[in-house]
Amino acid sequence: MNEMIQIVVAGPRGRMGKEAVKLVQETENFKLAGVLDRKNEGRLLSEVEGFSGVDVPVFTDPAACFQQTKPDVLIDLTTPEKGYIHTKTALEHNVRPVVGTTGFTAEQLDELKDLAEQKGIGCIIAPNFAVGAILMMKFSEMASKYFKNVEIIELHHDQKLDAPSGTSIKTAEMIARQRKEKKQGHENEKETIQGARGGDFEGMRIHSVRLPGLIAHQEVIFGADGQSLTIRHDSYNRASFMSGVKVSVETVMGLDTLVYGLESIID
Ligand SMILES: NC(=O)C1=CN([C@@H]2O[C@H](COP(=O)(O)OP(=O)(O)OC[C@H]3O[C@@H](n4cnc5c(N)ncnc54)[C@H](O)[C@@H]3O)[C@@H](O)[C@H]2O)C=CC1
Ligand SMILES: O=C(O)C1=N[C@H](C(=O)O)C[C@H](O)C1
Repeated sequence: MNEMIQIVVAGPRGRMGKEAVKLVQETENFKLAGVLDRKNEGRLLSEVEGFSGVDVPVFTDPAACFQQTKPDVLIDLTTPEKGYIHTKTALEHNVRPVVGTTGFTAEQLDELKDLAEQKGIGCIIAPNFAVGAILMMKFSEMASKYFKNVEIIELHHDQKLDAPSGTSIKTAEMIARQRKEKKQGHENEKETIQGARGGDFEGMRIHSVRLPGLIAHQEVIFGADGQSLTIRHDSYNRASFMSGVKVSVETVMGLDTLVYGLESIID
């Protein structure tokens, strides 16, 4: 029989956190040890609306949570600011983080990578857990060997805190592995409205759309003389991310370093 993996979910009342609690509850060898919430300290999650029967303690302080519940894995689905603190505190307590939270800076990612290495424990930070989105990034990296002009349009619901999305940054980073820095558009182009050409990543432009009704969508548009290639992925619900969360929890148990992005894991 497989060993039980004890898990803490941070952000259980959020759009993604709710799905993660459900995933843990429904997976045979996963066990919910506790949750990290912004409020409800000292209560049981079952006392919170929408979680009847989920009798695990709620904590607001990550150190206290990890000391008392001694989990194997933290799943973090919170905010850029808190997610970073939770991840760092988890590593300090030898808890393996699986982080979906986006919006960390490059410096924070480097610091967490160093800490994971120093502690010799696994950590997965995945800007996108949906298998289709990972394929979109991989296909984009492949296409960029042949197409050097590319613009990324990411579209999300209007409650999203970070822009551009973690997925679009990761996509641009993967494309940049195959493409020398190149300023796109006319050399004399001028924005008459600031931001019209989007964010600049090594000359690639990233455009962020925020609208109610959307969930998570991205188009990577490559252009060349007389042709274009569009690679698009759509998540229509948050359940689309959960198979990636499950694989990440299982995989992180066998890692001794930080992995950023699931592209190497799904190989
Ligand atoms: N990697 C992936 O595949 C995906 C990542 N995300 C990312 O996951 C994060 C959460 O997204 P959503 O669920 O849509 O946001 P949300 O706003 O619905 O949920 C965030 C939750 O974090 C909680 N929170 C805030 N401060 C906290 C604290 N100090 N301790 C514990 N919980 C705290 C809030 O109460 C809220 O319930 C975002 O960074 C988003 O970009 C979202 C979808 C997919
Ligand atoms: O906030 C979201 O919703 C999402 N965030 C992630 C990102 O920033 O890329 C992943 C997915 O796009 C949904």
